[in-house]
Amino acid sequence: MKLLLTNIKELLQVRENSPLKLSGKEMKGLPTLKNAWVFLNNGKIEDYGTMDNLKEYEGFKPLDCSGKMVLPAWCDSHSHLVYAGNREQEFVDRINGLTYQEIAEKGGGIVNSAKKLQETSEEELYNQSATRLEEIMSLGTGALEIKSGYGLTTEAEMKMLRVAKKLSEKYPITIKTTFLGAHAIPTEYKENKDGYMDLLCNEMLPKVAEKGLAEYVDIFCEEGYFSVADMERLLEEGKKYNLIPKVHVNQFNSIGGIESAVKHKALSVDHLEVMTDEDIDALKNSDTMPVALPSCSYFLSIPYAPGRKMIDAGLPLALATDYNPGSTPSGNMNFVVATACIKMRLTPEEAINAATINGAYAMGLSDTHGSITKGKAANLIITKPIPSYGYLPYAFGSNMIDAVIINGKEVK
Ligand SMILES: N=CN[C@@H](CCC(=O)O)C(=O)O
Ligand SMILES: [Zn+2]
Repeated sequence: MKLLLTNIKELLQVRENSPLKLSGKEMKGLPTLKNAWVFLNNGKIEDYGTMDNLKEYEGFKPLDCSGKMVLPAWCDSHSHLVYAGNREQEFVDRINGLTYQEIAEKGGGIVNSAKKLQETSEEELYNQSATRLEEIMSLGTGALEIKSGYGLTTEAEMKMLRVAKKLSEKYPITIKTTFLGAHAIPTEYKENKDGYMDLLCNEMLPKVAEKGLAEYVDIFCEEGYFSVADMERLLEEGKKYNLIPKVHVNQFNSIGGIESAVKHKALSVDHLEVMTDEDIDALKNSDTMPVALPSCSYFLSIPYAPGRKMIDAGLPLALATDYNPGSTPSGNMNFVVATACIKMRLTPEEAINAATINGAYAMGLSDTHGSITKGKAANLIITKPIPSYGYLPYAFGSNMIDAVIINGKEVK
């Protein structure tokens, strides 16, 4: 399939030689071409330029983009999109005064979702997840990470990962999978966390790895969940199976998880709502991408990751949704980008960089995704006619997306 997009008002994130990630001041730059065209062939970006240098092609479908912006599809590097049912009762409980932690202590939260998921057939889980995936693709997401972590038994964790794999086979979107068996301590192990750690290390990890169901390993390193020592044990064990760490840290407390994750060469550290100066220092000069999840802060009314401070300290930053039934029942990257500008004081350029090339880095995809670069995946968002790209986060409640192309296929 060949597509030729012409008369593009502004083509965003154009990088002849794409960097793997952008840090600090680099994030302020968003290279663009005005009055541009892009030619897509066989699922890839073949070429692009300005209209005064339009090349001659044959056998393509033309798409006139007059007045419209074109940018790389969003790269959402942190999601829990495969889950069963919802948790709207806990949403109401929080409105009535309970905290997220109090709900978890009463048997709600992650273990509540795990119970639902264990009782749901693989087919039904696939159908529910596919509906969510179709929605987020139409909202411009072209690459996605999906975690397990609502199974909490070997079989249910593997069921989640099989569903994620099947989604990646059935849909054009690129999906990366992460094993998050260490998401919460299951009720039957409440008094025996070490027993659950043994199960994770001795049974779950080897089976997930044997079936090739995950590339990354994650753990919720937080008071009341898993300690830094637990994390170190799991990551060491994961290393034996070439599982790369991407971890949940510093959501409610700073307990040393970042420093340890960096030592273990984590690809990303995610959440970061509570950051000390030492945490920021630990990330400097590392290859670990800090990932902020502003929709989670919005939904739980907790602090936002100090994105402004991190970028000003010279760090890179990625933005992701955290799409899940408990803390973020939304997979809308447009809202994430807008909220990062509004609440974290990122400029539109920084937010777009964080949600494209840096998001791609946080799932090991920045050589193929996240920028308009020859040879990269033909993953594009075509906006409605808008005055400037800053209008995207400015018009935060409106859907400004006209069309979405993923791996060369028009999905909206
Ligand atoms: N914080 C840990 N895990 C998820 C939420 C899980 C849930 O509440 O179901 C998150 O990233 O926000
Ligand atoms: Zn998460």
